[in-house]
Amino acid sequence: MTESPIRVPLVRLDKDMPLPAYEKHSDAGADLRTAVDVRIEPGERAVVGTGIALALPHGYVGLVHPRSGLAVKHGLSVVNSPGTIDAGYRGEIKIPLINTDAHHAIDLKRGDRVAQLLVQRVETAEFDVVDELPASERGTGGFGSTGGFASPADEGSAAGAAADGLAATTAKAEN
Ligand SMILES: O=c1ccn([C@H]2C[C@H](O)[C@@H](COP(=O)(O)OP(=O)(O)OP(=O)(O)O)O2)c(=O)[nH]1
Ligand SMILES: [Mg+2]
Repeated sequence: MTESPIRVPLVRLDKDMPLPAYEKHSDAGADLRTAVDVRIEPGERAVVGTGIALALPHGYVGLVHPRSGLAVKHGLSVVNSPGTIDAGYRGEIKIPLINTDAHHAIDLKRGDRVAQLLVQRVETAEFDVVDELPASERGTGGFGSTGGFASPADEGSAAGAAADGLAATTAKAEN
């Protein structure tokens, strides 16, 4: 990395837990560890503590992403991926995990690296109410409007009907 890292105050709520760390010099994410042993049954969720609290600088956000290896090998993911750690949050960082595997439980041990934290600059917006939005190439098209996705197994599904309805949405104020 060319820029020097930002300094982020960190409190060890659980003194024996290793600190979040970047495994390789230019990794985007610092791995987060579960502070507890937990078994997550197929399709079930578990919120695990990390034993750390941060004070991210104003203008930054922490994003809790899954780790791809655990996702591919075991189906472990983050329910709210990516989790949002607000700059003003001073509580313990917790990770809502989910076992997406249909058949096998996942056993996690205290100290296992279960997710990763990305620290990024973030903009905030002021929302200006207008009657009509400026025209754009995309317009109101979304949710597959450009094609390129597989047909639903069941063409008459509720999801398919909902997607069809999206084409009718408009960006004009109604009054
Ligand atoms: O994966 C996560 C997501 C959130 N948080 C903490 C930090 C974050 O700043 C706070 C609130 O998160 P979020 O805004 O996503 O949740 P909410 O449901 O909107 O709660 P709130 O009403 O407190 O904002 O919870 C975590 O520890 N881990
Ligand atoms: Mg919130």
